[in-house]
Amino acid sequence: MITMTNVTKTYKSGDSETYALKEINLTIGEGEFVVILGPSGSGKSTLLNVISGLDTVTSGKITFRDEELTDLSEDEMTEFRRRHLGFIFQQYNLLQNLNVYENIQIGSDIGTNPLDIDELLQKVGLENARNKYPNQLSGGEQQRVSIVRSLAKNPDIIFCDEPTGSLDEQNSKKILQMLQDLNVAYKKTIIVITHNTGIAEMADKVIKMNSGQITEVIINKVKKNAQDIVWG
Ligand SMILES: Nc1ncnc2c1ncn2[C@@H]1O[C@H](COP(=O)(O)OP(=O)(O)OP(=O)(O)O)[C@@H](O)[C@H]1O
Repeated sequence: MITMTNVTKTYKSGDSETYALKEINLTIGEGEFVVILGPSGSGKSTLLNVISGLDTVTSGKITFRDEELTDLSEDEMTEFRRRHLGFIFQQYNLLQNLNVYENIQIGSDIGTNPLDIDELLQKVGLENARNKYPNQLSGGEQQRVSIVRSLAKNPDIIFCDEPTGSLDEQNSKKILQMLQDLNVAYKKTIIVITHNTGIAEMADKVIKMNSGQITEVIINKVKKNAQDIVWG
C-alpha cells in the first residue's frame, strides 16, 4: 500500500545538516497494524510527516498504491490527505463549543464516502455521549471521540502519534483495544508511533528506528490483544 524507497530527509541549519531520515526503505501493506518504535529524535514524526505530505522529502520516492506521492503538488497532496488519511494525536483537539456528534461531523464532512456517525458511536460504546460536550467527558472518552472523528470520513490509513500519551494504563488499553477492533472490523491500515514497547506486541509489523534509520523490522507471528500487553 505504501512503499518508501531510499527516502532521506535532512534539515540544514547554518553549516550543519541533520539527517532526520536516512535512506529509508519500507513497505506497509493494506490493513496492516504497524507500530513505529524509537527514542526521541529518532525520526518517527518525520516519517509520518513525509508519508502524509505534511513535509517534503529531500530525496527518494514514496508511493501509495500506484500513485507516486513525491510527485504531487501541495494541492494534490492536501486532496490526498483529505481522501485517504486520518490522524490521531496525543492531544484530542476537540472543539469545546461543539458536542460529540458535531465534533465527529467535522471529520465526516470532509470525506467523500463517510461512515454513519451514530453507528460508529454505538460500536465504540459512546452512544450516550452523543450530545455531551468535551468538558463533560474523561480524557479517555475524549480520545475515543477523536478516534471516531478521524474514522468517520472513512480514510484508508489512520496515523496515530502517541495516541495514549496522556492516558493511564487502563484508559490506554481501552483506546488500543478500539484501534485493534477498527483494524479488524473496518480493515483500516493503522500506523502507531510510540515510545511504549508494550504496544508493539499488538502489531503485525514493528519498525524500530534510531538516528533516522530503520534498525529492525519485526513481523509478529502472534499478535497480543490490547488488554494482554505488558505496559511500559
Ligand atoms: N523542523 C525541523 N528543523 C530542524 N530539525 C528538525 C526538524 N524537525 C525534526 N528535526 C530533527 O530531526 C530529527 C528527527 O526528529 P523527529 O521529530 O522525527 O523525531 P521523533 O522520533 O519523532 O522524536 P519524538 O519522539 O521526540 O517526537 C531530530 O534530530 C530533530 O531534531
